[in-house]
Amino acid sequence: MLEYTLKCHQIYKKLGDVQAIHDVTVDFEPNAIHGLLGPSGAGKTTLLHLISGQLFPDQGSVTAGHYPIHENPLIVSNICLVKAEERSWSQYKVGDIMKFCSLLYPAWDAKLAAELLHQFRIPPNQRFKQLSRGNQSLLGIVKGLASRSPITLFDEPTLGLDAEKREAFYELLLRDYSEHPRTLILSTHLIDESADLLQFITLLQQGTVTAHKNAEEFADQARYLQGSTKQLEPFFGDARVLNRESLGHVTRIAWLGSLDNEPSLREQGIDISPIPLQKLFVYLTRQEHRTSEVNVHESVS
Ligand SMILES: Nc1ncnc2c1ncn2[C@@H]1O[C@H](COP(=O)(O)OP(=O)(O)OP(=O)(O)O)[C@@H](O)[C@H]1O
Repeated sequence: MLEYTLKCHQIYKKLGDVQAIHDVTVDFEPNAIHGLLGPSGAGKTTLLHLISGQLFPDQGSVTAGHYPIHENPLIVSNICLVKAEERSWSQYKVGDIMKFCSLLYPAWDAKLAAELLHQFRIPPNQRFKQLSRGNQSLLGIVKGLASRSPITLFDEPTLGLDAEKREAFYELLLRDYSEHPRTLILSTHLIDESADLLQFITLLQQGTVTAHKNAEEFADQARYLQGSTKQLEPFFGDARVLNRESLGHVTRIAWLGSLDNEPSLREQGIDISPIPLQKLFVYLTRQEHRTSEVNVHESVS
C-alpha cells in the first residue's frame, strides 16, 4: 500500500461570489482516520473536492507524497471521493457503476464490492436513481471501501441511513481499515456516533481550518465543571467559559483550557467531567458569534 502524506498548502477557492476556501494549510497524517468537522456551509465539500482533484484551487497546492495532485493523474487515481450525492450515476445500473469503478481505481477489490452489495441487498440490475436515498449512500460506501484507495474521502457517507445501517458502516470501516490501513477522511454532522472512529479532527469554519489535532487532544481542550451556582460564580464572565447552564442552584459551565487548581476544585465538591464531542463542537463553532458570555440557560442533565 502506497503511503501518501496529504498536504494542503495555502489553498483558496472561490465559488461564484463565495470565498468557499480561504487560506487552508493542513497536513493529514497518513494511514489515519480523520474527521472533517464544520458547520453547514463551512466548506467541507469544497475542500474534499479540492483534495480529490475534482476542483482546482485558485491559489495554493494540494500534494500527496510531495506530488502536486492537480498535475498528476496517477496520484488522482489513488484518491477516491465518495460524494454525498453521486448525480452522474443517476441513469446507470448498479452493476455498471461497479464495473466503471473497477476501471477507475487501481486497487479495486471486486470480491469485496460483490460481498457488500449482497450484504446490503442492493440488486446489481437496479438503476441508481431507483435506489432509496439510504441505498444510494450505501452504494457510495461500497465504492469507498472496495476502491481500497490509499486516500479515501467520505462526504456525509451516512445520509439517509437508519441507525442500524450507520452502525454497520462504522463497523465495516473500522474492520477494513484495520486490515488495510489507509488515509480516510470523513466529513460528518453525526459527530458523537462517529467519535470513536476518529483519530484526528480537523475543524473548518468559514472556509478556514481553525483546529487540527489528534482526537484526544481535541477532546481534552475543554471540560465541564458542575457545582452550586455560588461556587462557580468566580468563573462567570471569563472568556474561557464556552457555555453556562443553570437549573435551580446548580450550574454547569463548559471551560476551555487547562485548570491549574483541579484537585482543589474537586475537593470543594465541583464535578469535573469530559464534554461529549458533539457538544464541544457546538460550543467551539458558536464562539465566532460570541461577543460576551452566553446567557443560554438549558436544563442541567
Ligand atoms: N456552486 C456554488 N456556487 C456558489 N457558492 C457555492 C457553490 N457551492 C457551494 N457554495 C457555497 O460555498 C460555501 C461552502 O459550501 P460547501 O458545500 O463546501 O460547505 P459544507 O461545509 O460542505 O456544507 P454542508 O455541511 O451544508 O454540506 C457555502 O457558503 C456554499 O453556499
